[in-house]
Parts: sequence; C-alpha cells; structure tokens
Amino acid sequence: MVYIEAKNISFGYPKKNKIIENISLSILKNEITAITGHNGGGKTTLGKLLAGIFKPLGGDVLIFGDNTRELTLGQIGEKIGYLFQNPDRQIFTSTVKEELLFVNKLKGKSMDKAHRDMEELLDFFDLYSKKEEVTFNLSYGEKQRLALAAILINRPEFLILDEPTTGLDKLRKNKLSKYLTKLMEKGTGMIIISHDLEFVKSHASRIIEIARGEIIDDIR
Ligand SMILES: Nc1ncnc2c1ncn2[C@@H]1O[C@H](COP(=O)(O)OP(=O)(O)OP(=O)(O)O)[C@@H](O)[C@H]1O
Repeated sequence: MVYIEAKNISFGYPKKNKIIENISLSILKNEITAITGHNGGGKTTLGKLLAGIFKPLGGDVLIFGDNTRELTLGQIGEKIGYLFQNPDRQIFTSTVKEELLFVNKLKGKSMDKAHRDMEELLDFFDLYSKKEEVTFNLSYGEKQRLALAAILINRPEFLILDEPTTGLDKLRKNKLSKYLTKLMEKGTGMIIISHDLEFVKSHASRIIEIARGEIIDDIR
C-alpha cells in the first residue's frame, strides 16, 4: 500500500538554490524505507516534505491520498509521527509524566485514558523508573525514548525518524532497535533517515540514497 507519494517535488530555502530537485517517490507502509546520503544532501529537508511539515515549492506530496497543502499540522500529526534530529526540540514539559499526559489532556481525553496511555508507554520504552524525573536531567537516549513515546500518544500509522541513532552507544542502539522492531510488528510504517548504514541495513528493506537534492540510488 502506497502511504506517502511525492510527485515531482522541488524545494529550496529562501535565498538558497534548490535543495530538492524534481523528486518522485512512492513510500510503502508495509516495508521500512531508509534515506541515506552524505551531510547536506537534503535528507532532512526531504523527510520534512514527506511528513508535510514543509510544503513543496513545486509538485505535490500526498499522505494516504491527501495533499499536504490541504492538511494542517494537527491533522498530519494524527497520521505521521516525526522524530526530530534533536529530541530536546520536541520535549515540551518539565517531567516525564507530564510529557506523556499533555497531548491527551490537550485533546480533551479523560484522565483515565491519559493515565492508561502513559503507563503503557512508560512500560514499552523502559521509562517507568523515570516517571517522576525532570526531563532536563534525562540522558540523551532517555530523552529520545521519551520524545518517541510522546509521538506515539497520537497513535500515528507511520513514523519518520531523523537520525535516530545519533548520540547512542551500542547498548542504546540495540534498545532502540528492539522498540522499532516491536512497532514494525504492530504494523507501523517507517522511514529512517540515517547515515548509520549498519543500523539502516538491519532494519530497512529499501534504501534510498540522496545527493545534492536528487535520488542517486534506490535499492530493495
Ligand atoms: N532552515 C534552513 N535554512 C537554510 N538552509 C538550510 C536550512 N536547513 C537546511 N539548509 C540547507 O539545505 C541543505 C540540505 O540540508 P539537509 O539538512 O536537508 O541535509 P541532510 O542531508 O539532512 O544533512 P545532514 O546529514 O547534515 O543532516 C544544506 O545545504 C543546508 O545547509
């Protein structure tokens, strides 16, 4: 099933040349797609376009048939969870517990439901012992797990993870692998943006390489 479709998209930041040039791409939900390539090649920019966070200057991106130009960020967040390169950018509250409660609170869900979701995610990501911890004091790996857990409150069908292994040692990478595998088994679709070829190869069945804003390789 095609989940994200890019049709001839191009993009550039203000006062810069084109960063993405005429890319067309169909991303399936039932396989893990990796986007790799050298620094500055346009991976993150492409990821944000595919997630609907950026709108293309030319062409269209469809998320499960809906054009991202017509979707609000709130509507996109219900479908796609995006893990930014730096987890600090997406942790909003002061404690682990609050971080996992606030989305449901914002959405007007009952406290009972909010607590059930929180408990499930604390358990899934081995964060139970950190429940009352101040987010500022978490390790990088814990912050990343918390950011991922908070994204999952919306129960997105698809995840885009930008450099999820940066700053993780071997043990933490293995842990992250374990959580991603569990999510894959639950049917969550995924794009992993990463230079970490070893990690990518152990998860992805399709590897797309980007250089200077173009696809230079796409292998299964
Ligand atoms: N907000 C921005 N404003 C202006 N230029 C930007 C912005 N973000 C990225 N760029 C430029 O766009 C190009 C592509 O950047 P992008 O982050 O998409 O590449 P990348 O392949 O993800 O790189 P990395 O592996 O270093 O994260 C780079 O030349 C970068 O300097």
